[in-house]
Amino acid sequence: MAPVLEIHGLHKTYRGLFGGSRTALDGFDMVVEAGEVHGFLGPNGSGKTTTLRTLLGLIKANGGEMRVLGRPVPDHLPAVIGEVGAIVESPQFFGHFSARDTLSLLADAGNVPQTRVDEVLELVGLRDRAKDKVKAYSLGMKQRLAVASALLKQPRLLILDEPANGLDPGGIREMRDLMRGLAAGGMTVVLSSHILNEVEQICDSVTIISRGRRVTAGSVAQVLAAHSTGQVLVRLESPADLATAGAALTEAGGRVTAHPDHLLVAGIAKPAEITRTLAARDLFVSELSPVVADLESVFLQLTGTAPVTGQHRQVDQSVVAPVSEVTA
Ligand SMILES: Nc1ncnc2c1ncn2[C@@H]1O[C@H](COP(=O)(O)OP(=O)(O)OP(=O)(O)O)[C@@H](O)[C@H]1O
Repeated sequence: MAPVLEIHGLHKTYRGLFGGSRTALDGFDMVVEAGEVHGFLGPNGSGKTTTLRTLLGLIKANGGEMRVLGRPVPDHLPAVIGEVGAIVESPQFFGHFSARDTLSLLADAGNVPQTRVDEVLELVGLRDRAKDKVKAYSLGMKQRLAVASALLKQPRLLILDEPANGLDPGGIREMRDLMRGLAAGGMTVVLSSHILNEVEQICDSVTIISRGRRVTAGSVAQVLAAHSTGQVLVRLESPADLATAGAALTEAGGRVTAHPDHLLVAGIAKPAEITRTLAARDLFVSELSPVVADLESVFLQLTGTAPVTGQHRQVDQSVVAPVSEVTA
């Protein structure tokens, strides 16, 4: 099956009013397969919103190719836009309309049956507040209404810029369940987010962008595996023996980093070899576990945005060159 979304070599330069220019996308690539929840991640100003706005025909690219549901866009956007639901910028609603009035109006405008209004209100958890005026809504409730409006036409592709923005922890979990449920029903979901542990739980695959270029992409498992250090964490029954254990493991070919209550060991392929080496010296292991990379550490490493003590990182100080590709 053809990918639901394909972007190749996308370029976008904003021209300033006074002659300057800023390159927001510098040959950006992205591929999203059908039925996935795909995380679109990048530091502030890296080009996520520019990509999504370009895709939806809101701004014009300077170069590159894009396909949505197999059709080249923006040329064929009118043919596919009916199957795409998107919230890219905070949508503005009439404050004195209720959520139901708002959705009802949008349903009429989009030839969507009115029965769908109650379905989406239920889905996003606004059923019991559907008659309240939007101006009395919290940020999270407005966000839910925005998602409801994007779901009205039962899109095949749902694009959400920061869907968890303003949601409370319960709301974030509900949004996660909603996304997973939608994907299980065959919808493809692309979401940009800065909440990386959330992305790790919710997404099948990710693209990370930095300074307008893709720095990695692939399934979450592939991206994490590609950046795992292969280290094993070792704790001993007697922490006083850590120095002796470190020396023994170094002698056995390991690269050992000592910490006050544990060792990190790389370069020894089989964990059983660590146990054997130590047991031969009457040193007994109380914990032996692989050090697994998380999405946050991979993101910070690939985008060069990990905080440095004593420095105030500026928004454009992320990495420039692509660092790695897990999949094309
Ligand atoms: N209308 C515009 N005119 C000039 N420059 C712009 C415009 N919109 C965005 N930019 C610049 O393009 C770059 C990419 O911005 P973009 O909004 O796509 O980033 P982002 O990844 O969505 O950031 P964030 O995570 O902060 O939302 C930034 O340097 C930004 O200043």
